[in-house]
Amino acid sequence: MKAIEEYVRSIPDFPEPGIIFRDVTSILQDAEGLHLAIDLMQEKLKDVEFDVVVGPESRGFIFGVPIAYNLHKPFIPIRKKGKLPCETVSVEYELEYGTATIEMHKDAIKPGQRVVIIDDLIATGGTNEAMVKLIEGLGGKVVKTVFLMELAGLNGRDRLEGYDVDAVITYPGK
Ligand SMILES: O=P(O)(O)OC[C@H]1O[C@H](OP(=O)(O)OP(=O)(O)O)[C@H](O)[C@@H]1O
Ligand SMILES: Nc1ncnc2[nH]cnc12
Repeated sequence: MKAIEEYVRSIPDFPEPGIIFRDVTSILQDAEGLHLAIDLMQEKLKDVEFDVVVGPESRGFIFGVPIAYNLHKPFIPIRKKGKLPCETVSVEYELEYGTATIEMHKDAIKPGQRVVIIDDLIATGGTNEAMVKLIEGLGGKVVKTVFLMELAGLNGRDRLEGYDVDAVITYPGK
């Protein structure tokens, strides 16, 4: 059996010079790779009590939905600005260059609900920090975040101090 790391394709200088892009499509296009990724992420939740899974557009959807489905929990999408049709809460956050805005439906999370965040990768941690703001703004409690990959050299965890953050694969650099 191949290790999960072997399914990740790494592309130097994409989308810009100096970035090593950790591609999940090479995992998804292999049936064994897809199973392994979902199983290993789900394993991180085996002792966690929670009510809902939240995942960000778009790669958070890919991994969040099967985990929510397997564990019989609802899935709440966080989307990029302007995509959700009902009343939303939104937060602007910093990208490596410029800013972005993400949104969630206002009625998606009820006060007191225990939330697990699922995403493919943590780089600077900006996306995760923004998601935590949205969830907590609605009264939810973020009990754990599970990533498939962590770029430890970017110190994204520093922005998530006090939160339970876990990753299946840790790359030491950026
Ligand atoms: O830790 P950060 O520095 O915030 O970066 C990590 C985020 O960036 C990527 O998503 P992206 O916004 O590129 O959107 P995509 O999933 O639609 O490609 C990735 O899927 C994470 O959500
Ligand atoms: N190095 C990287 N590879 C894949 N997705 C990313 N999102 C932010 N940084 C990334």
